[in-house]
Amino acid sequence: MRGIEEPLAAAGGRNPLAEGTMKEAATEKGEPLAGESRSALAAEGGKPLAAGSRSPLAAERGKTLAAAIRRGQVLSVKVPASSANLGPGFDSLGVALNLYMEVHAEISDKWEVVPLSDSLAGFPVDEKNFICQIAIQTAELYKQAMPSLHVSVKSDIPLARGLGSSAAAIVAGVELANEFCGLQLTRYEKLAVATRFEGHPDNAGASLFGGVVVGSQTGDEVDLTVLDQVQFDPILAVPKQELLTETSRDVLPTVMDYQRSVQASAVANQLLAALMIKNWPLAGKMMAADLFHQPYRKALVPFFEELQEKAIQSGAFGVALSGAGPSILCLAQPGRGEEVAEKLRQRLVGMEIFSLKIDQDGCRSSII
Ligand SMILES: Nc1ncnc2c1ncn2[C@@H]1O[C@H](COP(=O)(O)OP(=O)(O)O)[C@@H](O)[C@H]1O
Ligand SMILES: N[C@@H](CCOP(=O)(O)O)C(=O)O
Repeated sequence: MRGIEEPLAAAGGRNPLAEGTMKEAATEKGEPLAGESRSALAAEGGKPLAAGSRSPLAAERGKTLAAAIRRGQVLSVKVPASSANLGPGFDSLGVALNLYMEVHAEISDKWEVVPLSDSLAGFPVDEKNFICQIAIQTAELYKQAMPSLHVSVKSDIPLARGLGSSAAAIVAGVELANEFCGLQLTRYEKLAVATRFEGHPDNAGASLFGGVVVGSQTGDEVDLTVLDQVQFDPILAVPKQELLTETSRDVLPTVMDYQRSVQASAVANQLLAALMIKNWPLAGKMMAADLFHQPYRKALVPFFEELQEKAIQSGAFGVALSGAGPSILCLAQPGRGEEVAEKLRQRLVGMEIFSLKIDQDGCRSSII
């Protein structure tokens, strides 16, 4: 997570204001962004494409909220957790998981946050709360005033464990601003804003769109592809101790040798290709061959190699740090996740093992 006090302009991502007024942003709704094929979109009639970028039209289908939410109406926002990187896809690959953060919010005379999960008990209960700050700053970005809200939050997502809790909170905050200020942002616009706060599009992309995603930032642009054809069963080994993403990014090098970068990129490409053609052994090999971050972060996660061995013995085809760690993501062939998780539970002590599914829908909101 990027510090929220940092100016947004300093971060990467597509600048929503640079593109024009709020009105223009709203009329752009449903338009493919740079890098996506308009002709493919037309040919598919707005359906999600089998391979390649998901059409914004399809992504937005089902949205029922028209304008800003009124006093007395309660907005419900449900955001999935995510696991980033999948090994070599550093700051780019992500997968949405069926663990959720749920926010209910309505207009109130003052900001008030009610934590409904024990893990959230220590956070500010007023507008200083991270989710509220994101909502306020998103509204400011679009030159709108965010109304004060009564917000209740519950979450199954372990905090600071590499499961994208900060990205889920950011996505929820952006959604609050979108709905209570009537911003009418497309999912791609929400991604650009969320990426500015988070600093990388992998977790936010997965939380917003669901599925397995490939995100990239090129200058001001944030592009995202949802890979519907990539399927696997994710198993997460979650230790008791926290590791802040910021701490885990501090151990990474600031520059990387050219040859090593070429190799690191090839490994990431090969992982995606292997996942797409279901070559599980090759996918597992590439997850372990990451050069971007795991070699530097292993020292922060001393149980990583032992767990890697036990997960493979238990039937997983691949193992990687989940996001910045310390949780470990183990991948099993579709349908084999529960069996692998059960074997891992017998072999490991002191860690919680979650047998999960890929969340295919991403963030959803409705008036309840
Ligand atoms: N629901 C939430 N409410 C307030 N702050 C949150 C919430 N979820 C996450 N955060 C903030 O994000 C931090 C964890 O972010 P980070 O270090 O990026 O780890 P991760 O995203 O892997 O869980 C928490 O310590 C907290 O400051
Ligand atoms: N690409 C980022 C992902 C951080 O994910 P998180 O779940 O640990 O916040 C990184 O590897 O730093």
